[in-house]
Amino acid sequence: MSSERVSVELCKGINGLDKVVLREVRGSSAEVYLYGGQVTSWKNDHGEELLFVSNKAIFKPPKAIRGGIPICFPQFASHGSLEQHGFARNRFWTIDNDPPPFPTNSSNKAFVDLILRPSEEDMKIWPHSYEFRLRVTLGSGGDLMLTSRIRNTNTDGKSFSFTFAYHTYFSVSDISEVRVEGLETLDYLDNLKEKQRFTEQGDAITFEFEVDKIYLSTPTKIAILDHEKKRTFVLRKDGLPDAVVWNPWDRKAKAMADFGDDEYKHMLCVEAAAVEKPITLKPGEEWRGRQELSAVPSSYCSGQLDPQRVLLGS
Ligand SMILES: O=P(O)(O)OC[C@H]1O[C@H](O)[C@H](O)[C@@H](O)[C@@H]1O
Repeated sequence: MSSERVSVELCKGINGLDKVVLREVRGSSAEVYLYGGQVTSWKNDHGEELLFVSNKAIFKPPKAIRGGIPICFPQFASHGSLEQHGFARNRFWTIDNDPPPFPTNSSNKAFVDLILRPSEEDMKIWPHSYEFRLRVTLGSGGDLMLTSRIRNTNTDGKSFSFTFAYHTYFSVSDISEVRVEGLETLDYLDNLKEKQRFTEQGDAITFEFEVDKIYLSTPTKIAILDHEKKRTFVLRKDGLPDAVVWNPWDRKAKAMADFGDDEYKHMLCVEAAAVEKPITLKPGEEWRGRQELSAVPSSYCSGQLDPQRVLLGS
């Protein structure tokens, strides 16, 4: 699993939990816990952490790890009868040493393949047989790619439906200095207003209070601009039409046992998701959902170089 250019190492993380460390030759890295199949760290080639993980995160089942990139499956949030965000985020995944071939070329990249299959206990709460394969890849420029392949392996002829999200917690310098581009003028469901549907007005999205919105039919590219850090995260996605934006702000932060009171200032969740229209798979069918993250200097895509935006004074 390793070459002279990149490395992939299985080792022990917090509380002795297994984790896989991916390292790219220029120095960027990522960590994936088998618990939850969860990315908990993504560092650039200067060693700077790009994802947020709470100082109070509990690395212990059955609680999901607060931060990184939890996988919400087979249910996003409370959109169904299962526990919040489904169960994939608090199950132990295993390393898949012999995954079916991928169309994308991962040679010279650090990657790991994980797999989740239902246990007998899981079948009692969600009576479906499936194979969930997750590939986490660190690209040569330090980009982080997650590809999920979910296959219906039911032998009783039954289809199943699910909702899904890559619940990414981005690390930001100061939430009041952050804006999100790519979601303007879109429709969204507001989780803070009984999931009612509204249309986003105006320019890029900024943050002054609690936000919990599911943007619908979003573009494949979303940018998160951190002015203070002069850093822009670019999120590219495929197979995931929706995008959830969440910041708990002060009141909800205080109510969460595994989240510091002031930590809401330093994180923002932007989540590539399929929520409004659940994915349905017949036996033998497979779904793919992909998310690619990169972190670039802000001037690169902040919009400042876009003459239209300069004219509008934004
Ligand atoms: O506390 P958790 O179960 O991890 O959920 C954290 C958050 O996840 C999503 O972003 C939802 O839209 C929020 O409503 C929820 O509060």
